[in-house]
Formats: sequence, C-alpha cells, structure tokens
Amino acid sequence: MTGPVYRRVVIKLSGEYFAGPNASGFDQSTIDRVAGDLIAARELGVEIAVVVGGGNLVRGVEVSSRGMSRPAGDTMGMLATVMNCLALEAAIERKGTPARTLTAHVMPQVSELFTRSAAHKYLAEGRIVLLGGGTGNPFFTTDTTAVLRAAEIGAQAVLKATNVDGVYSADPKKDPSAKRFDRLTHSEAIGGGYKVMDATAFALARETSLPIIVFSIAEPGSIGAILSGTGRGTIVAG
Ligand SMILES: Nc1ncnc2c1ncn2[C@@H]1O[C@H](COP(=O)(O)OP(=O)(O)OP(=O)(O)O)[C@@H](O)[C@H]1O
Ligand SMILES: O=c1ccn([C@@H]2O[C@H](COP(=O)(O)O)[C@@H](O)[C@H]2O)c(=O)[nH]1
Repeated sequence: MTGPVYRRVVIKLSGEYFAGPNASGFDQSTIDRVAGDLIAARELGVEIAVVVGGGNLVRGVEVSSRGMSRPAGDTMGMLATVMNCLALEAAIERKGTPARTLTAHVMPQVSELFTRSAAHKYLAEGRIVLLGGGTGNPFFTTDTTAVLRAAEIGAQAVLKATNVDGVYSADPKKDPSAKRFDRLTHSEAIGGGYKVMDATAFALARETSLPIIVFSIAEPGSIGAILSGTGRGTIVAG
C-alpha cells in the first residue's frame, strides 16, 4: 500500500447518498458506513474536511419551483446541509473519532461559525471537520462550497464522492453509451458542460489550481483508495 497522495483534502459527500435505498431522508446504516470510511481515510494520516450536500432533504431550485423565492429555498437547502453534518458528526463520534461541525451561518446553539483559523485548529488536532451551510449564500452549491473551502484552508485537492464513478461524456444514468474519462482539464470539464459538478465549481478550481477527483462513494473504502492513489475516478486538473 502506498502512502497518501495528499496531506489535507476537502471531501464533498453526496447528500443524496445519505438517503440510502430511500428517495429522501437519512439512512442510518449508510451514514454509519460513510463515517467508517472517513475514519479509515483519516487514519492514513490525511487531514480531512467534509462538505455534505443536501440532495437527500432540500434543493433550493426544487422548493422554489413550487412558489417560494429562490433565496428562501436556498436557505432551506443550506440548513439541510447542516442537518446532514450533525448526523455525520454523531456517527463519526459514536465510532470514537473526534469530529467538529463548523457552519457558514451564525447559529451558536448548534455549532461554531466557520473561520479558517478554527478549521486549521481542529484539523491539526486530528478531528474530522464538517463544513455545513454551504457558502452561506443563495445561488451557490455545495460543490462550489467544497472548492471554496479547499482554497481557503489550503487543501491540496477536492474529492467529490458521489453516486457515479467519474465524469462521463453524458449523464451515465440517462445515456448508457456515455464514455467515462480518466482525466480532464478544468477547461475541458467546463467546455464539455458535464453536469456532474456546476461550472462555478470547476471555474474556481481552475483559478485556484485545485485538482478535483470525481469517484463513487458506493464502493466501501473508496475514499481511502483514492487517497492512496489506487482508486477509480476521474481527475480534473490543470
Ligand atoms: N457528464 C456526467 N458525468 C457524470 N455524472 C453526471 C453527468 N451529468 C450528470 N451527471 C449526474 O450527476 C450526478 C452527481 O452530481 P450531483 O451533484 O447531482 O449529485 P450529488 O453528488 O449526489 O450531490 P448532492 O449532494 O446535491 O446530493 C450523478 O448522479 C449523475 O447522474
Ligand atoms: O452555498 C450554497 C450551498 C448550497 N445551497 C443550497 O443548498 C442546497 C443543497 O446543496 P446541493 O449542493 O444541491 O447538495 C442547494 O440546492 C442550494 O439550494 C446554497 O444556496 N448555497
């Protein structure tokens, strides 16, 4: 087994995956398994910050299409990501590893506000740091949040752990003939319009020279495998 490829990473976890076999909500056994994978990855000696999506609970665009304003819908989506962080934090700590949730909004009864110094401190203490509330602003996504926070805290890569095993020429769930890429540049990912991540996230990663690795979270141990350089995923880099 080779040593880890990175010293500090931000992992973007699919919120949708937290629903497990259900259409929405929390599936505890799925969350427990993901918590175990994160702990195993931490034990490789990598500092880990996690951004969790909200697709299992609320997506702003969907709720606003029913009449609510987009900023209000997006605020619900950001709060959904905080709930996912709390579920994951509890699962990680139940397994005996310290974790800490930091949020983009002031909510002192719930968690500490995200600051770079707090993130550095808890990562250096060996905690798994969970970043809730997205960027704190509507009209963004947690993919963009992951790249933003990675740039802010000096992470060396963004790992997008999702429900497909890489970037394809078209959505593989809709087009079985879609071709999978092993590697793309940021500009190719933006130019191709691949909807696995939003263009803002790819553009910020290009500007900050951050590699993004897109891989499947469904494979147990996949986070550790990616960190060891043996996993299967698409690398989007310079
Ligand atoms: N070109 C493409 N290559 C790979 N996946 C694609 C592509 N286009 C669309 N997709 C879809 O993108 C999805 C993953 O991105 P998305 O951000 O929607 O999900 P997620 O990681 O589950 O996020 P969330 O945290 O919001 O639930 C996959 O389910 C896949 O079907
Ligand atoms: O910076 C952000 C991040 C997220 N949101 C809202 O949250 C939901 C859930 O995030 P996903 O990335 O889709 O999983 C998103 O649909 C937005 O409504 C946000 O407003 N700002």
